[in-house]
Amino acid sequence: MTKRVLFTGGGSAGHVSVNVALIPRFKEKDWTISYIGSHNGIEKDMITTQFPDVPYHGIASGKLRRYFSVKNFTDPFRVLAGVMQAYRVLKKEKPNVIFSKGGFVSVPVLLAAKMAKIPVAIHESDVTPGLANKLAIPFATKIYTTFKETLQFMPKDRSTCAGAIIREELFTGSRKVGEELTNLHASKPVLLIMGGSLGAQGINKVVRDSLDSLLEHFSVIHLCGKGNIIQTDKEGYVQYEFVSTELPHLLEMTDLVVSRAGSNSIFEFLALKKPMLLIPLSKESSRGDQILNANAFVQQGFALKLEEQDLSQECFLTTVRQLRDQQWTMVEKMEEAPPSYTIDQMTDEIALLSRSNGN
Ligand SMILES: CC(=O)N[C@H]1[C@@H](OP(=O)(O)OP(=O)(O)OC[C@H]2O[C@@H](n3ccc(=O)[nH]c3=O)[C@H](O)[C@@H]2O)O[C@H](CO)[C@@H](O)[C@@H]1O
Repeated sequence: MTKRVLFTGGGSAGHVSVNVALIPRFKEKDWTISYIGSHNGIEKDMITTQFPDVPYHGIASGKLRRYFSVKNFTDPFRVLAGVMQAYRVLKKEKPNVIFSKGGFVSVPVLLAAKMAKIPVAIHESDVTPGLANKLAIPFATKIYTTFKETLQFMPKDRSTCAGAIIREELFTGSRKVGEELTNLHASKPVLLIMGGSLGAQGINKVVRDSLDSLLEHFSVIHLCGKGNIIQTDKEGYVQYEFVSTELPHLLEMTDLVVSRAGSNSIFEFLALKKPMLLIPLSKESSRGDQILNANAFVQQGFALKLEEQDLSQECFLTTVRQLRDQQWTMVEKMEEAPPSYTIDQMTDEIALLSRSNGN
């Protein structure tokens, strides 16, 4: 009988990309795969377009806010509805094991998994666990982390540092295809700007304010987030809202990166040896996880960091210059970085957790 695995996770691409990395390997091994996400989140688009044959089940999910909102009173009911919907999906799909990448949609799924007695593996990408994963920890059979520093926040007997799980297609980029896509054939080095999967207004603004100076030294590829493209005919400047199959090719032609400090992105840049300037999401707009991610990378010599409140045009351009000067020292440090689990290792670990009698 074929084994069955169910994936969950969503809200932003960072909570989906590990699933996207693992699904193809489970397919190769002939597992039956299904997915639970929200009705309208980015995970729905990513999973249904990349894996049209994987059944996608949308459920209700409340957002776990740290601030006051009227929805804080109605969302617990949505979570409850989500638990019941997820339970019904689990009874239908009968997974032997569940893999959760976190995000608020995963909370009802994990509660339902506990009720249905299905083993669950969760993966935490950031230095400190997100709220959804914090709630999920008591229900997890096994917890995997990207950073080894994260283990201090996790139950010792059930947690392992696996490192970042990176989708294999990112290593298959072609500079030639990248040049054809972007129409950038100049001899200048390429600077890729990535504002996280949802874009970043602060980064978009400073990049555009600094564009003339940047274009003297670089060709610029700007992943600016949905609805953020501006009208311009500046030569050497290419904008995308969000890229999918193009990303490996754009990365292959990239020399340096300016980015938010979302965990998946920065580990992808590390794996591809792209020195980076990180501008983490500030403590005002998040729990500060990206600041910790960025600090860990600066400490290891993989990145420079600029905090959002210091993001003046002058400071930005000076730090980009420093990045260019330190490029090769950073690449050397990156070559010494400890390896992460391969996709095969992670897949085998999840398979080992699976119970034999899905019901
Ligand atoms: C605002 C917010 O909540 N950010 C969090 C979110 O970030 P976010 O969703 O931005 O997550 P990451 O930076 O971790 O991952 C983004 C993923 O999207 C991909 N990508 C990005 C742009 C693009 O055009 N195409 C594309 O495929 C990247 O290659 C990467 O795999 O999850 C991360 C991992 O838990 C956290 O560290 C971040 O703090």
